Order: sequence, then structure tokens, then C-alpha cells
Amino acid sequence: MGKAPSHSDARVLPLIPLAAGSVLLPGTTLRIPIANRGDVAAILAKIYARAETAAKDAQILVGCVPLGSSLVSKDGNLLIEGKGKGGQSNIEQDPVLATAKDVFGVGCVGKVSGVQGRRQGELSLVVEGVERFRVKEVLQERPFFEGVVVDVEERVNISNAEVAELFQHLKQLSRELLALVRLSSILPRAPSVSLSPIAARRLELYIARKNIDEAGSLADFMANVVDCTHEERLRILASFDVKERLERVIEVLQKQIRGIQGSTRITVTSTATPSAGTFDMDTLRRLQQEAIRRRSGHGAPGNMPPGGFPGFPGGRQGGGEEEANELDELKKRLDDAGLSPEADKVAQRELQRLQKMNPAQAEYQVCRNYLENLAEIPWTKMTEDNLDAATLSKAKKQLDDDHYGLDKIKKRLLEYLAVLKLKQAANADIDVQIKQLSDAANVTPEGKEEEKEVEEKKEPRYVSEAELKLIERKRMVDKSPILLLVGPPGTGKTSLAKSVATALGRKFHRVSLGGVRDEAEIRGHRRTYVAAMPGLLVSGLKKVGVANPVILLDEIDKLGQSNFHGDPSAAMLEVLDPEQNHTFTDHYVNIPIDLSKVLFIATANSLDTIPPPLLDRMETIQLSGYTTLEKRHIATRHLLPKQITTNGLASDLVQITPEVLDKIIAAYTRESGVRNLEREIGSVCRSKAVEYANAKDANSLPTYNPTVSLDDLDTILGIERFAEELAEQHARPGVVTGLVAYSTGGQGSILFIEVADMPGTGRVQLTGKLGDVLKESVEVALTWVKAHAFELALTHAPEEDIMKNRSIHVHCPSGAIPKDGPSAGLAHTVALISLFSGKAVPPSLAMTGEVSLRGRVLPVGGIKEKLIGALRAGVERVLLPEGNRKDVRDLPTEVLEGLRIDHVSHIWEALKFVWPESSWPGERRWGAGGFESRL
Ligand SMILES: Nc1ncnc2c1ncn2[C@@H]1O[C@H](COP(=O)(O)OP(=O)(O)OP(=O)(O)O)[C@@H](O)[C@H]1O
Repeated sequence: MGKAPSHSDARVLPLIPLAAGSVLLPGTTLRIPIANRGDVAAILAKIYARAETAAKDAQILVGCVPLGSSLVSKDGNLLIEGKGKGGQSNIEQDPVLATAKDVFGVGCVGKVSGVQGRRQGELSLVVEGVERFRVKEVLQERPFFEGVVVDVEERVNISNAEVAELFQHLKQLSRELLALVRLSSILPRAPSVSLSPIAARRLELYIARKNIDEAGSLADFMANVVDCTHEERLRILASFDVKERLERVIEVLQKQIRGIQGSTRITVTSTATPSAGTFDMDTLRRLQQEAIRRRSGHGAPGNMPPGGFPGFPGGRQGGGEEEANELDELKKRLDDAGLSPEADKVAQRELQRLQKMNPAQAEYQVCRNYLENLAEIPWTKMTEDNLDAATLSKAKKQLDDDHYGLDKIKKRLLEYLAVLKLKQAANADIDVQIKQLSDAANVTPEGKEEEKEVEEKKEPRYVSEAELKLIERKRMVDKSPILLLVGPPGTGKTSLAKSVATALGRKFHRVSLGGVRDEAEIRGHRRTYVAAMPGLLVSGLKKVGVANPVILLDEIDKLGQSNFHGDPSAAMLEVLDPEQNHTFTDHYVNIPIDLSKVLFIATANSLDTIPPPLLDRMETIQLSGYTTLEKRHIATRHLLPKQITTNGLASDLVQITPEVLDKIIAAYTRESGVRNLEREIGSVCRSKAVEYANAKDANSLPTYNPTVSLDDLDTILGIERFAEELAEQHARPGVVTGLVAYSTGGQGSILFIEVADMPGTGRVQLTGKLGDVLKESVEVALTWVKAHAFELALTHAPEEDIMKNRSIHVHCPSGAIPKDGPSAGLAHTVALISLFSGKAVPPSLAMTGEVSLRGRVLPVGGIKEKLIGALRAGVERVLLPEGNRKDVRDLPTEVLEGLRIDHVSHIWEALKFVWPESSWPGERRWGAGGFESRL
């Protein structure tokens, strides 16, 4: 190959008619199945008989002629359809039955290189195409074909610019096709063309190495590789003129490229080559060159391309710069990333693996992605904390500027900063000490002693490693406590965490844990999974790019519990344990990562759903809802200015008076936080913005009034959504105001307890979705009232049963909301007494407390929420258990001022507060004998 075949005279050759649709082209290999091929067997028998006398290295040559087609003349010219043999292609014809007129006029000399196959029925003759010939005459058809053939000299004019151009075009198209085939094999819904990466590489090399004098052979080779019709192949076989052959092959290639592009729907648009339609060939070419370079030298002999290609040039392809650049760049990035020693070891190992790998392997990308991830993780990069002399005052200012109130939380955060500052100062001192010591004794910080010059006069002072270690041990370990902010929605947990980050000068990242059901989301997937990624925490670190950010673990209470995807909350245990998180292992990275420098702040709405081990690792800081007064301050100082700027107004263009604000808070929002309030203020500002814009357009600015009046609220926000809960309540016997704190949302409110009686046989009916504990507390209350009915003057004789001829029904309205807990015990007891005695309880008096069978009033939880809710609802007096006196100290002043709070330790004492004017026979006994009553 490569040289023009020598011209020789006509010669006689045994001819093998090829199977329908098959054509042998010079430079390609063909397998001819020999099952049921009597003619091939006869040829072989004759050849072997002759071979015994012939020279040992003599080549066995046969003429391979394809079956002709009615669409192509014997010399390769296209026939007008319908002419010839009825316009039918011979594609269905059996080569064994072929006659002289069925075979094509041009064939290819095939060198028999052997017989392949294991079993009898699968044997095939392997022939390599050598050169074209024209069939001059068929001498015999049976038992095998034999004919006179003429070798025709291949016409190629190397200096012909047109040929050179066509050759370049062919080369380019070949490369494009290859790239497309490789690309399409990785695209979904691609046609079933696929090429092994090694075969693709070999093809690329083969194509790249062809010179202009081999233009014809490259055309033959590509014609063999591409998908084309039998007629197209026949015409290529018949084109002795190289220029003509190039044109025909180019046409076929273009058709195939268009086909692949169409079916893979590649829609990258760019200034493409004339042949490439809308495909960005530059990109493809670049990708492909990159691939060739990357793989140069690593291709082991493997799959042959379709049809095979003898004399394939192997070995290294020059270049490879791009690949080297890419790897160098990766290496540099890894060097710059300041990896931990462990990570560095792994990175080096993976880099070496990557260098040896074939880029077309799926594993190559996986390995590269991994290394890129390693380079992106901030192993040692840190931001400097703003811990100078003014830090604490600056931080305090920052927190105060951003948030109103929340004093306890601010105090805790400042404590944290103070400790951090002290620790850093202490560590800086240790660094100085170590440096001084090692300088003085010429000991490196690691403790390795340097050789001393003998002639040195000064006696060297040696510092032992133990001494250094002793100092080193004093170093403060940076184990940041993990803070958990718990509170109702919209109370500023998230924004507080942001302020801490700003105050510290650290980067901030928020990880939303709500709805995370899969452990792998936190810890990452193992690298063996397809599309594996690091988990949320490592991704967060990658994003901020430093090892010491403030990470907000938002909604940690909504983290999924153990399920078949693992246990996400268990994965958080390691993250949140200051003792363990310096060696946190993400499944993807699989190298310990130090999370101890990260300041974690978690937020939750309630503690109930947080698993105890997780809760145990965090320092809980409670945020309770805001009172109306606090909300008014927050609105004036923060929310209103924020909404005014958000809506594009100047600060003096909206003025909301405190009365209007109070109305928005009370009549349009009912929440512990301030989110809805912010939304409503936003609506007011928007409406004002429209008014202002209209006034400006109408040139009537002087008429614009920035003040929002109470009447405006009705128009802007609609009718009042919430009415004062107590407003309509009339005092009636058997109805008492209780207090509830909802477990979700940390909100408190009032709850009416209604008891009604009817003639009956002592039955007790309970409704209002009451939980078991609540039901039991009703029973306890009833038992106490029954036991003390005489002392309470409810019966005429001590032995009389108050329930003898009646049944009672206890109901708690808001029937759809499940209620539970013992804290309504006191309210139930008072409600029963009220019902039986016919004395009403004022609705503005609310009470909470658990009662025991002996009538003691026991402390309950959620006092702050309950009292804030009570104040909001219009309650004026509250009875609380004596045991809750300590909780009252923490209440906002507004609540303390707005409510009259009385503490009681026994039901008798409570009754005295409820009906101060009444007196009971049993009251004295309680008063005289302490807390015990008769039972
Ligand atoms: N004390 C406060 N001072 C000023 N603004 C506040 C205060 N509390 C809350 N806000 C504002 O209320 C809005 C909601 O707060 P944030 O998003 O922090 O609530 P959250 O407690 O994180 O709620 P969730 O539990 O729903 O995530 C923010 O715009 C915040 O600035």
C-alpha cells in the first residue's frame, strides 16, 4: 500500500463472488464465510494442491468480486433507475448461484491470510484487499469462478491542488466522524454506532499519518469504515481515479455525519465547516486532538476497527502537550490547595494512576473529578478572625444593629467570641515561646537538633523534645462548641447566625437539613457510585473555600430519621461532636477532613424531634416568641427601614405610627416571629410606593401623604384577620380560660375549657381531640372535686355523690387541634367547681398548672410562650403554679407589666384567687394545716 500498484498484463485469477452487500477494498480485511460455499472450497482445494509445488512464501491470491447492482453499471457509473435489470438491486442474491452477468465489473485482489473460526459451520476465509482489477472475461462459473482480470494503474496526481484539497477535506471529515461516533456513544438516545476507545484512537492515528500519496488508500479505508450502501461501495471500488474516489468517499462521509448529527440532536451552533451543519466542529476537533494526545503511547493492541486495517501504524504520537498541561495544572492546583499529609498521599497516588489511564475510560473522569474535588476542598486555607482589641465591642455593635432584644443570645455569642480570642492569644504566645527556644538552641520546631560547629565557642543550649512537647501541650485546642438556636419560625435564628459570621469576619454558609432523608446527602456517596458527589458539608466547604467558616445547620429538627437510606441524624453526630469532628470522613473524599475550625450554629423550631444523642452534643439557646412591644420595636428599627428600601422608596416617604403598627401586629398577624409582620409591612410600603409613583406621574407630589393611617390599613391589608379572642367571651359557669404552648412553632395561646352537665348516671364524656394525659387530668380533677364536694358546699352531706344523677361533658374548642399534657389540670378543676356551684369565672383570668390527687398545683413548662400568648389574647390575670415562680423572672417587662400574675400551690389557694369573696368549709382546714387536704 502507499505506492501506485504496478501495471501488469491480464492474468487469470480464481474469483470469489462476495456475499450480497459485501465489497472488498484494497487495504481492508474481509471475512468470507465458507459454509455452503462449494466454490470457495473448490478454489481452496485447487490452491492447496498447487501450493505443494509452489514456493513456501508464495502468496495465495484470489479475486474478490462483489455482486453487481442494477443501479450501477459494471464500471461504476450510476444507471438511471428502471434501466438495467428491472431497477432491482442484487442485494438479495446468493453468491453461490451467481452467474457471470451478476458479478460486478471491478474486483479486488485478496491475499488469503488464513481460515478463522472454531466450528465447521462458522469457518471463514480471511482475505486482505491488495489492489483493484477490472474483470475482462469470466472463463468459468462452475465449480468456481475463474476469469481474466486486468490490473489498472491507479491514477493519482499528487501535485494536483484539487486532489490535495480533497484529501485534506477527507482527513478532516474522517476525524469529525470519529469524534462524532465517540461523542454519540456517550449520549443518550444515540444511534447504535459505537467504537471502542482503543479502536478510535488507532483510527485517529491512522488517519493522521496518511500522506497525500496515500490519499486513495485512506479513501478506501474510510469507505470501508463508514456505513454506506452497496451501490456506493461499488462505485468507490470502481473509481480508479483517486480524485473521483475521494469525491465519492467525501460524499458518503458527509451523509453519515449528517445522519449522526440528526439522530443525536446535537445543537451546538457555531461557525461550522461547510460540511458540519450546526455542529461545533472546532470543539470536537479540539476534544479529539486532546484525546489523541492524551492517549498517545498508552494504547495497547486491542480491538481492530471494523473491517480491520493491516499495516496499522502503532506507537506514540508526538505532542501530548495539552494533556501534560492539563495534568500539570491539576497538580499545581493540588499543590496550592495545601492538602493535609494524608490527602497529599492519596492525591499523589491518584495522580499517578490518572497519568497511566486511558482518558476514554470511564474511570479516568471519575479519578479526575475526585482530584479536582480534593483540590477544591479548603484543607488549610482560613480567614483571619477579626480578633483585635476592639473585636468584642464591634461584635456587640453588629449584633445590636442587626437585631433588637435577644439579649441572652447576644451575651452567649459574645462569650463565645471572648473565649475564641483568649485561646488565640494563648496559642500565639506558645508560638512565640517555641520560636524563641528553638532559635536560642538551634533546634528546629520539630525538635531536630542541628549539627554544631566544633569550633563554635559559645556553649550551645539544647532543648529536649520533651520540653518542647510540654509547651506544645499548653496549646489550646480549637474545639468550638456547637450552638443550637431553638425557637418559633421568624424569630431571627438564621439572621443571628449571619450576624455572628459578619462580626467574626468569617465566611458564612447555610446548609438546609430540612427534609434530608438520605445519609449520603450528608456524608456523600462512595466514589464507586455513578455521579458520586461529596456530601453537603464538604460541598459547603468547597463553596466557601476556607476551613473556618460559620456553617448554619438550618432546621436540624426536620432531619430525617433512620430509614432504608441510612440514618442522616447519626451522620450528623460525628459532624457535631467537637471531640470527633476534626477527623470527619466524607464517603466520597474518604480522607479525614478537619471540621473543628468550623463554627457550627444549628437552628430548630422544636426540640422534640431531635434525637437525644444529637441534642446532647449541642448547647441549646432558646428563643421564644416576641411580645407585641418587641415586635413594634423590631418593626420600627429593622423591618420598616428594610421594606422601605426594598420597595425603592426614601426613608421619609413612609411613616407608620405606633398605633398603626400595633394594629398590624394584633389584627393582621398572629405569630411568634416577625415574618408575617414583615410581609404586611411590605404590603403597606408597596401600596405607598404605588401612591407615590402615581402622584409623581400626575405632578401632584405635594398631595402625597407619607403617613399611614388606621383607616388606610383596611384598604391596604383588607379586613382584620384576627379579633381579640376574649372580646366576645361572657363569663359562664363551667367555662375557664386555660393556657397552651404549642409544641410546634413554640407559640403560646389561650384555650377555653368548657364543662357542661346533664341528667345521667355519672358518665364523663370528653371531646376536642384530647390526648391520654389530658383525659387523665380531667379524671384527677373530677376525683378531687367529688372527694371535696361537701367541703366545697356542692353537696348537703359528706356521703352524697355529686355525680349521682348527672353526667358531664368536657370539651376543649379548636376541636381539630390535638391537645395533650397535664397543664390544664387546674383549669379543669376550677371549671368543674364553677359548673357545680354555678359561679362563673371571669374570662380575663387564665390559669395553668398540673394538679395532683391531693390538690397540689404542680409546675408546668412553656410559661413564657403561654404568657406572651395570654397577653396577646387580652388576659389580665394569670394563676401560675408556685413552682413556676423562677420562670417569671425571665419574662419580658411588657408581659410583667401587662399581666397580674399570682402563684398558687394548692387548689384551695387558687379558689381564693378565683372567687375572693367566697368562703368554703374546707378552706380553713387547708389554711390551718398547710397544704394537705383531707382525702
Ligand atoms: N430580633 C430581631 N431583630 C431584627 N430583625 C429580626 C429579629 N428577629 C427576626 N428578625 C427578622 O425576621 C426575619 C426572619 O428571620 P429568620 O429568617 O432569621 O427567622 P428564623 O428564626 O431563622 O426562622 P425559621 O425557623 O423559619 O428558619 C429576618 O428578616 C430577620 O431579619
